[in-house]
Amino acid sequence: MFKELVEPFRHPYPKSVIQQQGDSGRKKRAKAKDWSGTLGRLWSYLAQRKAKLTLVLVMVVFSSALALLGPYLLGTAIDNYLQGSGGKPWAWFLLGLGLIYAGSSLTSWLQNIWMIEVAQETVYRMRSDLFAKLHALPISFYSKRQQGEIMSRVTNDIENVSSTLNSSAIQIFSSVLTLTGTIVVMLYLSPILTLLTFIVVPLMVFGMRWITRRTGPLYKQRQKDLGNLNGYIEETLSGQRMIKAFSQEERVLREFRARNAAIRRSSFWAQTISGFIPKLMNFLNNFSFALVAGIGGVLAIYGQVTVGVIIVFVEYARQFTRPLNDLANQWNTLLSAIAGAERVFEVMDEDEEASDENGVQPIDQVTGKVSFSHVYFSYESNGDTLEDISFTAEPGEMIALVGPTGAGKTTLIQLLSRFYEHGRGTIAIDDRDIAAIRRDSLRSYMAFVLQDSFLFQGTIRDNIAFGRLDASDVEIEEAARLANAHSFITRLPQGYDQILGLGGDGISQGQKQLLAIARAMLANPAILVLDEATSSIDTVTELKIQEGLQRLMKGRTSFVIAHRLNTIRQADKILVLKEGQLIEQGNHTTLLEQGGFYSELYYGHFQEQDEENGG
Ligand SMILES: Nc1ncnc2c1ncn2[C@@H]1O[C@H](COP(=O)(O)OP(=O)(O)OP(=O)(O)O)[C@@H](O)[C@H]1O
Repeated sequence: MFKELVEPFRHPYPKSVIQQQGDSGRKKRAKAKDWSGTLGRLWSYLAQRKAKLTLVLVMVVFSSALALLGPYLLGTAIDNYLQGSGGKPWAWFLLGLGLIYAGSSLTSWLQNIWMIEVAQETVYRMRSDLFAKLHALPISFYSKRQQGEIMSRVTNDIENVSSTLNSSAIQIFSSVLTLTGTIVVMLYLSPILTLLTFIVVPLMVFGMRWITRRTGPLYKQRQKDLGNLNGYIEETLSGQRMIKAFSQEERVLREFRARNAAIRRSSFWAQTISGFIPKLMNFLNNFSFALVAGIGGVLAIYGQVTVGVIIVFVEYARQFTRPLNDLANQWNTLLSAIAGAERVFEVMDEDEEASDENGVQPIDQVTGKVSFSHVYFSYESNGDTLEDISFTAEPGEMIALVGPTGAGKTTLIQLLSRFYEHGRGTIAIDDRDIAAIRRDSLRSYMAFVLQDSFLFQGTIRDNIAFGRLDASDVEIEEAARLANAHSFITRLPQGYDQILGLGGDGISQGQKQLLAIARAMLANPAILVLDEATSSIDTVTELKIQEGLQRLMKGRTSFVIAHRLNTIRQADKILVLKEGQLIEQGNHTTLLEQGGFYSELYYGHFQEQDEENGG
């Protein structure tokens, strides 16, 4: 039925957000097929805080330079001491070293807190853009995906980007800088010892590449598995009642275990293989350490280098491999964050609802005339779901849509509200082609009362006010009275301030429908779409609903997906759909006289209802 329809009474989010997104959404962006592309797009977010980022980079340069200076000073001090320069300079060296290490701590602290600010700002923007994008996407996007999987992109994937930006990104930059600086000073002090230190580098690079080539896809797989699991959890939590009702707990648990195991597998391999990196680095590190100490000692005996230089090299050898180690470690985190960012950008690259540009105007006044002229539509490329539909609904008329399941009743309504764009033919409201009317303007003249109208977590008052956000309390109450909802609301302990659980938990099915009617009443639309309830509701509530609906429909053009003969009989026009075609149209009497499909339906199905109702 209408499961996937979101009632588009008004934008529930500030226009500015939608507007912003609309503007940026129009810019053509490259698809994030490759990591460098993804990094480039991440950079476009980071670059919005250029000044802070520059400060961070300056601090990184300082702290890297100070990290280089420390060992150098130590080596010089040792050489001076061995040459017997006396005790006094030691105090100065100690003071100098103290200042250097204190400066190094201060600069890295500053670099950290500023980077956190930049990172948080970046993910704040990404999250906002993604959320706005999610609300600019067409209904078809949601019908193809699990909600939890989409949620996972907004939460997990963005969180991944956030934590990486917080720590890894700067660490990588700092490592590259320290590495370069170390190499330059090492070459300056002793090219031979530098060469010795370098012997392990090809092994490190080769080892790292071998490992990261394997971990990259594994991290990507892990993010995907995580999304799958989240999607499943979300689905099973919201479908709790159905699962219990059909005793499907075992099957759900089995499926969950399978998805959970998939994450365990991908995480296990990703972490096991990447966990090998520090071990390999450590081994190579110690190896280079031994080489420098051993061969350096021999060189010192022959007077080629001083003891101070060996000490500097031993320190640098550590300092040299540490950033390499860090790089290897952070690289994995970075890979996982890029995988996350890629999934976020994937959604951002989805096609939005076709843009409202090119002469599309809002509409001022709507009397409610609706006409379809030779309209065709198909969801996929395999055949038409609706074929050559033509009819006219005059303002204030009640149109009943009837036909077997899958005939296309819901689809027809979805085209009218432009949840989907039709193919050939013209749909017009007040003789204006809806393709030339701005979508939000068009939808503001329509309201929906669905079988399972969505109620948000919040007060009853807010849920009714969703029909018109600027409505006063008096107007809300008035709408509730007309909808026959007032009396049940006032019987609730908190009345209009009663908080409803997610999806309207806490009130009955019938009461939810009364609230949906009140909400539509408040929206005061010219065109109304009703999906008549098929589930049975107690007679008293049913009568209240019918009465509320009668009031709501008065003076508005109403499209009712009708299941009750009473409703169908009252209709000014009945549209009989079968396999996507409008095979008959007219009122109850004329259609019965025709003796076609409608009369078959009537005598085969509806007549029983008629007799039950004493008709
Ligand atoms: N999102 C979708 N993607 C692809 N096909 C769809 C989609 N929604 C509906 N269909 C198909 O389009 C056809 C018409 O569906 P529609 O929901 O309009 O029928 P309906 O008359 O409202 O049925 P019911 O009375 O059961 O709600 C069906 O064959 C259905 O399978």
